Formats: sequence, structure tokens, C-alpha cells
Amino acid sequence: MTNSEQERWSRVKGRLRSTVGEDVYTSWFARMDLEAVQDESVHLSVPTRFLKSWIQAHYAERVLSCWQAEKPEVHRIDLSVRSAMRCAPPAKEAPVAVEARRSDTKPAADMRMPAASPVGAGHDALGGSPLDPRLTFASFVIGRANTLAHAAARQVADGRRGDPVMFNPLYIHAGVGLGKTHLLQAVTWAGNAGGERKVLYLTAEKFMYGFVAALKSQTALAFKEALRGIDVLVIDDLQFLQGKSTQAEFCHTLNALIDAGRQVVIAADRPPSDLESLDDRVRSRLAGGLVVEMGALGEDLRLGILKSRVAAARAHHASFDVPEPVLDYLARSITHNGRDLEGAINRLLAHSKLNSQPVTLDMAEREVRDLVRPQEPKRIKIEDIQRVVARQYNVSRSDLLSSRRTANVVRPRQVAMYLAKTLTLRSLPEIGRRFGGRDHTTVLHAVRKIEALVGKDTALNDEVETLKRQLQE
Ligand SMILES: Nc1ncnc2c1ncn2[C@@H]1O[C@H](COP(=O)(O)OP(=O)(O)OP(=O)(O)O)[C@@H](O)[C@H]1O
Repeated sequence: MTNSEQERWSRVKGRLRSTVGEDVYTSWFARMDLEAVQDESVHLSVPTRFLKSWIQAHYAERVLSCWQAEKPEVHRIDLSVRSAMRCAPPAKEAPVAVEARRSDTKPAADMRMPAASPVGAGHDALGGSPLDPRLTFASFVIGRANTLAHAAARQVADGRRGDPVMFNPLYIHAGVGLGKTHLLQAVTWAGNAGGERKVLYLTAEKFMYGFVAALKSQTALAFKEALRGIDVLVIDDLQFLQGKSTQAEFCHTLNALIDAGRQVVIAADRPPSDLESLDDRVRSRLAGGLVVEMGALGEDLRLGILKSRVAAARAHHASFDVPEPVLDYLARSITHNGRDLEGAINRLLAHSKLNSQPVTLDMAEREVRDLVRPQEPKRIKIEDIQRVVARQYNVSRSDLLSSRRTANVVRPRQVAMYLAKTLTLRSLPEIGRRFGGRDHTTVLHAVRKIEALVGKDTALNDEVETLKRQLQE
């Protein structure tokens, strides 16, 4: 793919983001990749069938019009599902990329990372989602961003039947490609290894399909019983759980398992409080265990992941070698997520095998150019705003959320609401809800008040600018 196509794709994503809003964009489009642009059609891919059908049903027109705004001759968008396994992307100029990466086509085995076929981990009967044999604790690299999440996951995996459950549910959240699925599958592999406990790994999507299919075939009771008969339930990508009855079922399952002392492990791309489509009861149950965030991958961690990927590749391609300076370059420049790091190593492997050439810095720079992305603006959360404002004005966060109306609390609260409106995409009612259940008119009043004041009060204007800078750092 050429650089100009990549740049156009970034602009299309920017348009899409501003059309649908940050939240919708993150939920549905963050993992959409551009595969190819051919004449009038654009080929895009997403990782799951569910995402594909959802985008087609709800956003097809909008995706097309964002493309047309950048390239008017585009008349068609083809959306495909990338392989469920974490396969090497094909060499990027391959024109058949879309076809080659469909889940129903066979990967070109010898160009890929160590062979990996979906495995059911002994829980096929319960319809668990496929597991990738490479996603284990042994291949999980630990660093500052994930030490706590790793320790908690390890503790869950090493537990024995009848042991008291320490954190329930264990809820891990992180941005796209930061290792949630890896950690959850590692728990499943390790937990099932002893044969004593049944650990079931399900994506939220699979949970929905399983439940809907069971309802249709009138075996919902058996489905529920089967779920409640396991020792550890691991649910990935919870942000995709949709539908009232599925959520109600999920809530019952969660309660039943937790009450019976069984462990539940969950991953999502945001904290429980931000899962807005979920029922309040589910949210509070989720927040009641241990909630751990995995942060962005630091440079050391990125280097560790690259090294472990190279070592894994060398097990099958002994002559493959990536010199230290190239690894350092990749770790410094590919900053966004683990998936891009994996993609970079796969490309170097494919390139050096196909051309029988050693990996050099020059080659690496050319091959991974499109993975080196400019830093995206930080996504600011309402909790961060409340924390930073409370610290600045020397009040507590609960003061901001309380109904107190003393001057030393009212002004900081108004500033925080103003920042929430200007720095996030949350609606007025949502902001009101997050500030102790206030009405949207109260938020509107606060926003207008601060807007008017910063125009004439220089001291306040400086304070607000400092707060903005702190939040955007
Ligand atoms: N700490 C780590 N150690 C080793 N590999 C990692 C680590 N973190 C991420 N990766 C690798 O990065 C890739 C993406 O990770 P993973 O799929 O687990 O991300 P995710 O957080 O589940 O993303 P998504 O939100 O898209 O589901 C995988 O190949 C994974 O093995």
C-alpha cells in the first residue's frame, strides 16, 4: 500500500471519527484496517464476523460517504473478516490481500509465525471460543504497564478448586492491542492445564450467539446450566455485549457464578463505568471486584515483545535474524500496540524469506513505514478531569460529585463540567450523570458560565488552560 493511500485512509478515519463520535468510533472502527484500494472499490477488514455485520447494518453508508469525501470515484466498500487466528499479514503489496486474509482461506503456512490452529482447550462441548496456542504466560512479556494485571491473572490461573476466590470478578481493561486477549487466553490455557478445573474462554460475541442460538433451539436452560457448571468463566471484549435479554442473562450468570464462589475474569477496552450500554446493576457488579488497567506499552516492553516474537519465529525459520539496531528502531518507532509489533516482525520474516535477504535497517524502515503512526491525541476521561480539578482546587473528588453548594466547591465543579464538555465527546446528560446524577440543564449552566468567565477573567482563563495542558500531557 502506498504512503498516499495510507494518508488518505488516516483522513477517512478522521472523518469517520468526527461523524460518529469518539465512543462509537472506538467501539466499532478502531480495529478496522485498510486492505486495498482498487479502482472504484475499497477493501476493508475487521477482526470478527460480528463487527462486520454490525458495521454493514449500521454504518455502511457513512463509511462510504467518508471515503467519497476523500476520493469521489469510490463507489463500493468491501468488508471482510480477518483470520480469527493471529496470522502474519501477507507482504503488504500483495494485491490479493483481501482474499488471502479471509478466515475461510488457508494461510501460506511457511511464511507465518509458528503454526497455530484453533484449539478448544477441552471445553468444546460448552462452545468455548477458539484459543491461540501461542497466547500463553510463557510468551507474555511483563513490564510496568501490565505487572499488576499479569500478577492477578497468574493468581487466578494458579488457583485450585475450593480455594477462596480473591478478586471476583477480575476486570482488566486496556486500549486496542495492548495484550488483554493474550492475558485472558493465557489464564485459560494455564487454568485448564492441571485438568482439575474447567476454564471457559468466551468472547462476548460468542456468549451472545450461544445464548441466542440456545433460545432459538429451546435449549437455553441447558446453556445456562452448562455455563454455571464451570470453575472459571473468562469473557473477552465485553464492550460488544449488546441486547437487553443477553445482558440480563449475562448478569444472572455473573451473579450465579460469583455467588457460588466461582471465578469470573473479564476484559474490555474501557472501565466498567464507561460501558454505557450496560445496565447499572451489571456495571456495579463488575466494578465490585478488582479492576485493573493495562497501560500503553512502554519502549522496554515493546522491545521485549519484539524479541519474543523473533525467538518464536526462529523456532520455525532458524536462519531468520533481526539485528539489535533494527529491533531498537522498531521498538522506538512502532508505539501504538502489540499487533503492529507482531505485524512488523511478520513482514520482515516474509520479506527476508521471499527475497533470501538478511534483515537490515534500510529494509525495516521501508517495510514498516505505514506502521509508524503519528501520536494520536490522548483520550481524556471524565474521571481524569475530576481528579485533576480536585487536586488543583484542593477539594476532594466526592466534593465535586456531592450536592454541596459552598463557593469553594461550586466553582471547581463548574470548571470540571466545562472541561468535560469541551475535552470529551460526552453528552450533557451523561456528564450530569457522572457528576453525582445532576440534570443536563445544570451542566449547561456551568458550561455557559465558565465560557463567559474565561473571556474576561484572565486568572481563571490561565487556570483552565493549565488544567487542559495537564490533561492533554
Ligand atoms: N505483554 C505482552 N507480551 C507479549 N505479547 C503481547 C503483549 N501485549 C500484547 N502482545 C501481543 O500484541 C498483540 C495484540 O494483543 P491482544 O490481541 O492480546 O490485544 P487486545 O488488548 O486483546 O486487543 P483488542 O482490544 O483489539 O482485542 C498480540 O499478538 C499479543 O500477543
